[in-house]
Amino acid sequence: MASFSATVSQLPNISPTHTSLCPHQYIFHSQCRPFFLKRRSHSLRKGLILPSRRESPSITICASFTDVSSNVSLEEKQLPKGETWSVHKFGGTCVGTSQRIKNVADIILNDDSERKLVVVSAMSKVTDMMYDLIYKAQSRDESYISSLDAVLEKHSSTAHDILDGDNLATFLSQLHHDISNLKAMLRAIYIAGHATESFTDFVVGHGELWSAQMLSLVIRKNGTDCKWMDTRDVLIVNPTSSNQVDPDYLESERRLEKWYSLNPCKAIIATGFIASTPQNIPTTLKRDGSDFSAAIMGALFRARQVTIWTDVDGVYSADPRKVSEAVILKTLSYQEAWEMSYFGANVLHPRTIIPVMRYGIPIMIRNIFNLSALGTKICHPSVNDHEDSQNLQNYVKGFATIDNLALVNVEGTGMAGVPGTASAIFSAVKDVGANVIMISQASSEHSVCFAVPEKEVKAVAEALQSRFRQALDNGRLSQVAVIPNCSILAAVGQKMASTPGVSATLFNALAKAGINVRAIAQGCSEYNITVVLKREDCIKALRAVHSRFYLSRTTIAMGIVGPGLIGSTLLDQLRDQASILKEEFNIDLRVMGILSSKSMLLSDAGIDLARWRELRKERGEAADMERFVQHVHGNHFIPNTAIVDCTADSVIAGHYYDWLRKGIHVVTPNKKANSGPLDQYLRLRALQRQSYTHYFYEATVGAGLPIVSTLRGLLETGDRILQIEGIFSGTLSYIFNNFKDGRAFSEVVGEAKEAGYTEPDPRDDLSGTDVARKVIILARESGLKLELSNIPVESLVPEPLRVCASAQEFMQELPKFDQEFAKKQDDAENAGEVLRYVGVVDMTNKKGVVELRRYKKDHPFAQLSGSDNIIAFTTRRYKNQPLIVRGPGAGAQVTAGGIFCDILRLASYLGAPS
Ligand SMILES: NC(=O)C1=CN([C@@H]2O[C@H](COP(=O)(O)OP(=O)(O)OC[C@H]3O[C@@H](n4cnc5c(N)ncnc54)[C@H](OP(=O)(O)O)[C@@H]3O)[C@@H](O)[C@H]2O)C=CC1
Ligand SMILES: N[C@@H](CC=O)C(=O)O
Ligand code: NA
Repeated sequence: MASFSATVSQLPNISPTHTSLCPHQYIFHSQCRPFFLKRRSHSLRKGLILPSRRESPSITICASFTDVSSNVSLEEKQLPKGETWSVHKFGGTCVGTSQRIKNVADIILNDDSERKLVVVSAMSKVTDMMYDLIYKAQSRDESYISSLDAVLEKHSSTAHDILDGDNLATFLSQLHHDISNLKAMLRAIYIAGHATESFTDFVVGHGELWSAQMLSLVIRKNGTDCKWMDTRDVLIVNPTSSNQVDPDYLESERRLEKWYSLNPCKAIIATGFIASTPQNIPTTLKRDGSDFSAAIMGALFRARQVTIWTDVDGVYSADPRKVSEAVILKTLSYQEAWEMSYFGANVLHPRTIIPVMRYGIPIMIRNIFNLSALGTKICHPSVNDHEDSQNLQNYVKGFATIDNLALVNVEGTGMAGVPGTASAIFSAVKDVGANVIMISQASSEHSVCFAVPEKEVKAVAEALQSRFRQALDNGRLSQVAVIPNCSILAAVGQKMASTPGVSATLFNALAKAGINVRAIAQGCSEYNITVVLKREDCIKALRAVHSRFYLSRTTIAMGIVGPGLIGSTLLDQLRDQASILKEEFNIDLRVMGILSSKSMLLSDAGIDLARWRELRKERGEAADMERFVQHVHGNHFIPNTAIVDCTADSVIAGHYYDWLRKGIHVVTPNKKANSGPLDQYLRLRALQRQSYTHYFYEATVGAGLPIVSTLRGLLETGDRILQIEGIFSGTLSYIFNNFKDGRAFSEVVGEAKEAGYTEPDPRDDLSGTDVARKVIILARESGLKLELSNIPVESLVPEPLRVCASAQEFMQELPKFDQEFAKKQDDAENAGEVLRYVGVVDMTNKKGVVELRRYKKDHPFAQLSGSDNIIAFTTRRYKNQPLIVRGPGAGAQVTAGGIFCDILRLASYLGAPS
């Protein structure tokens, strides 16, 4: 290894007199670039190989360990470009400790590309430490000295861990040399009480210089032909007005070729973040500068690929802190990546994409802490992407949000057709230095609305009020309104372009989650659709749209009211099916609360259904309907809420209207709402029809049998119902199917109750009220406007037992009437007939009836067994032979199964795959 040094000049004595006279001049002319470069070009002319400017200018130019091979052929010295190069970039956390630097070295050594260029940041926290040195020195805070010692210690101890022998000695000598120069520079700043921008950039860039040197020494130790590069010698950038820089590719390429001719090698470890101006003044690439360095280097080398190593598995479809089901995207187009970045996704700074996009160089985002994760590839969209273009997620790649925004709405009739209005608005905004994040104007031109960061909106509003004072005073403009507390939600996807239905799906999902959209913007490129929402709705909206586009599960927050026979069977069915629903059907049903008449159990993340009974006992609290609803629905992290009413209570049914109005979906086997007062029923159905909120009640008729859905299907497809006749009561079906062979009526009723067929009070079955309710439900569904009282009902409850105080008392008294029932049964039997309790909806005569009838033993109604219901639909299409639905129409399992079906139907309406 060759090394040399040449003392050029000594650091001049710094005195307050010097600096107070002209500190700025002092810094540049006595210490910095021009002086240094002059010497360098002089040396170059003499054919000396110069070190990079890792060393402090003006003191000692000291070549480091950079090897100068005298036997390198001319061909080798020419910069090979293209596929042979792969570029890697490792951020501060990747090189944050000695072990991590070794891991980085392993990754580089395992990359079998012919040539590699590696861009490294400073060790984590070092850049902040360096800025702190400057801050302290210019604040005349002596502790900059001890802080600088800490910087020295951090690098020195890391070097001791990973280097040894000559490598360690070389690095340490360079480090101490740099530190002593920095000490002198900081002293100058301390005295001047000021640091210029370029001086600051020069100081902070040392973190990258040291990490690049250490890494290159570790790699060289493993026998790889490796050089380190101070990118300030190569990367030339022009500052722009907006605190950004534009690379000068031509000049950088020229310098790169020169650098390579002097440093031919297979692996280059380059400093990230730092560069020079065309005047050779040190500068930085600003925020996320190292990513940008890697992208520019990738472009200069026309590399095969640029890999950005970070601490996440790739680019997520949405912020995983907000959407736990967010997925890693395998690919993103360049345009999608920059749209996602703009809208706050932690992808890459948009400017990082531009250099590589020009040459179609793919960028890989990989996790250094999880090498098994394949990461995200950002590239031109491939032809293969069209293969599975059927899936919605191929149209919308991801969602991003920006919070803390305010909308400004400039409105007035005097704007339409007046050229220059928009220009005047936005020049006023520019004058206060506010950043416009999104603009929307409808073609009526009566208003322009735009989003700005909340912290800038006051100044913007004042500027507009003042700029348009006259127009506001004379009414040409009606208002400059500020809508605070807004967020932006953006859907990003290149293939949304020209694909009908994507925006419809997006807005549909938002509507279903009850989210109000305040403003919309979509450019002609169609790469993103931006909506402005209330900030408090943002996460809920993000989850709703994310799940709608199949990126994650359809999650429904559920509240179960009435954990009685049916409710508890439903909870057990949900428990048993939960994991299959999640894994196979992407549906996540979370029971957030269970409410009975006296107690309730609430959970923030979802009740563990394996233990819901114990948990109710252990953690149950006093029932409070308002708190229950607020808890289940107030969860802004779950976009959809459903309340399942498993009571038979009309008070609970009275809440449906309010729940639906709040955007809470309702599922129920409770017949009270649909068979209650007609005006309330009509009001409820009207609300449900005009909203995006669903109300499902299949289990109210025939339990799990498809009765309501069959009727709807007939009606919606244009059939006309003539008559619906059937045995609608599982209880009464069971009773009359088994009330034979001399058995007592009361005994069979007891069996029906035991089997779970009856209503909580069996008198509701025997009185015919339950059947009458079902008849009313079907009659109303078919379009008849009937009240329950319009249905003549033959009650089977013996007159004296109608006043019994409880169901229990009724059951005790019933045997007294067994004889009476036995007689009716014998009469029918003697006539070769059976007794059947039926309900009829007569559409021709617009009426309904519920009564005990006798049927011949060969009639289909006589063929039933168990709790079978049988319902015959006679319609215009099914006139000669009615459409018959038959099967068990009562019982805990089939009823809970019917409710469960409705819940899944709801999930499918909300976007789950169907
Ligand atoms: N059995 C069947 O085959 C079929 C039943 N259905 C319907 O299913 C529903 C439930 O029936 P089932 O399970 O047998 O009835 P249960 O009596 O077994 O259960 C009713 C539940 O509702 C709760 N409840 C009652 N009032 C309130 C209230 N105001 N607030 C909160 N909770 C309340 C009760 O709580 P608590 O115990 O604390 O009072 C109980 O947990 C009924 O509407 C029924 O018509 C529909 C089709 C078939
Ligand atoms: N008690 C009812 C249950 C279903 O609604 C019946 O017996 O049919
Ligand atoms: Na049903």
